[in-house]
Amino acid sequence: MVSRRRVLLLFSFVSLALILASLAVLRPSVYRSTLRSALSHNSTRLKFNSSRPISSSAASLFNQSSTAKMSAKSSVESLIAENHIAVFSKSYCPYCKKTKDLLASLGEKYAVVELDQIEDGSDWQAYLGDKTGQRTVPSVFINQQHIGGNSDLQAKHASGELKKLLGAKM
Ligand SMILES: N[C@@H](CCC(=O)N[C@@H](CS)C(=O)NCC(=O)O)C(=O)O
Repeated sequence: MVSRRRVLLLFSFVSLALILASLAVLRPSVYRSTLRSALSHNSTRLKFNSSRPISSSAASLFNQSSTAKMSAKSSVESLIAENHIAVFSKSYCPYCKKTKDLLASLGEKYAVVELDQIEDGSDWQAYLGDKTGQRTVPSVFINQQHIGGNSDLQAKHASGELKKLLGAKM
């Protein structure tokens, strides 16, 4: 009886000792690796470490902005696809006015979007910049071809090339 109790006691001690030993061995290594990664990715880890609300709201912000970009892309593309002439403009822009005046003086109908007057105009402009490499307005398309800005349009008018482009309705 006594010896069985001793064995049980010994077993408990050994188990306790094993648990304590594994805590002592494992914990520092967990801390060490956390510390290492915290040091190596300082700024990003700080964002993630400041927990879920930030990362989930960042994710939803990302989704919103990528949705806005997708819809800007499809709006820009359909305006270009559906119109012989498409002008992306800003209402206060003097170069845009020159472009619109020239097209009107040639008796041309054109589709125009004033990017400063629509809600997601900056997304449209960003998409146009990515698509064409031109980040300014006006941005002019004829027959789905990017012509450029006002100076490009005026140059094509002066050279006679614009008439050819306008004649070739697709
Ligand atoms: N050389 C260009 C000049 C165009 C330009 O400077 N546009 C200004 C507005 S008047 C612009 O886009 N600024 C930047 C912006 O509005 O984001 C052209 O002939 O089209």
